[in-house]
Amino acid sequence: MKTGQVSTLDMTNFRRGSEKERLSFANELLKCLSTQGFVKLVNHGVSDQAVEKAFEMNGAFFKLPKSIKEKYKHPECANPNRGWVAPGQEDSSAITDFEKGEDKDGMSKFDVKESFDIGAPDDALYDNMWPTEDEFPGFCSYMEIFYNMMQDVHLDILRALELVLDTPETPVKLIKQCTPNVSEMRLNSYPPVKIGDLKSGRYNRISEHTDFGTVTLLFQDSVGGLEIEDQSNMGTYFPVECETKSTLLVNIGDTLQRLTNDRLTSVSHRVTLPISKQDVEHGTLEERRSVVYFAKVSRDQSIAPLESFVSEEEPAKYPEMSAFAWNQMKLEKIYGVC
Ligand SMILES: O=C(O)CCC(=O)C(=O)O
Ligand SMILES: [Fe+2]
Repeated sequence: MKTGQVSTLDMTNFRRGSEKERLSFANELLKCLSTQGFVKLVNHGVSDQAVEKAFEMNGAFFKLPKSIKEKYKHPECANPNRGWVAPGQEDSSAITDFEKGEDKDGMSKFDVKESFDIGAPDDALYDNMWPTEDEFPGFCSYMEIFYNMMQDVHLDILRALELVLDTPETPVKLIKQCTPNVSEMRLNSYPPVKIGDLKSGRYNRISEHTDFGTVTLLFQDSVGGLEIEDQSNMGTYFPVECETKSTLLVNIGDTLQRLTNDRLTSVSHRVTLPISKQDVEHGTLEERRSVVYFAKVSRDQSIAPLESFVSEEEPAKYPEMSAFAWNQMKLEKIYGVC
């Protein structure tokens, strides 16, 4: 397997720097995202303690008795995309290469993963499904705070992108398109799994897929197994590990690919056997956790390519479509239609 690299950028200069420093960060960010589709950020504004607490909440939620988790179960179809997703309930292999026009019906893999999906605290369409305070004290209040911290990072990333993508004639109004906020946050827990099962090809922690939104912000623990598609050698994947739990991994989602008419492209990724275990035949792989923020454009906004990315030489590659319709299409592939 080829081992590629994802660059790390320090956000201090964007958050506190001069105009010149902000511009320099924004240019670097655009360069990394255009070439690799992924970048690691440090000093992004979410403290180590805040991230640690989100991981603690993740651990405690999935340890709740099944009878409690069942009360807040994600429906067996796309909407509302909220609550506890049981192992195997989501079929991420159904969207492998979906954005490249491929349809994988009938080739499902079992995702050895459980998740908990959370929407905006003030979302007008769907309510969150929080366990009661008796069942899990402090969970709802902390996760709402954490959700807002993640949105602040999302907005900073959009501010940086606007700074380098805007022209006076054709401003890129990404932040406006993301208001009101309908981003979704997800706690992922990958239970211990037999190494042989992962090697058999019938099971995965999460199959190859691209995310649907603008960007995805991801914190992962140190177990490993996350791999991304090498943009200079498509079809091959390389592992991405983070130096610390609070290093933030950012990747482009389908929506930004569409809005920028492929100036930025969403990159396929998966979670599988960590590279350190590739030569091991037997035994069990330890559990793994991640905390993910899927930043999204508001539901009624168009995700057709923006004016500034369309020209005679570069005609629009994607049709008119609302952010809601795109999101819905992918969710229905994963969960089924109600
Ligand atoms: O757990 C991870 O590291 C990746 C999760 C992921 O790709 C997703 O939930 O979309
Ligand atoms: Fe993903």
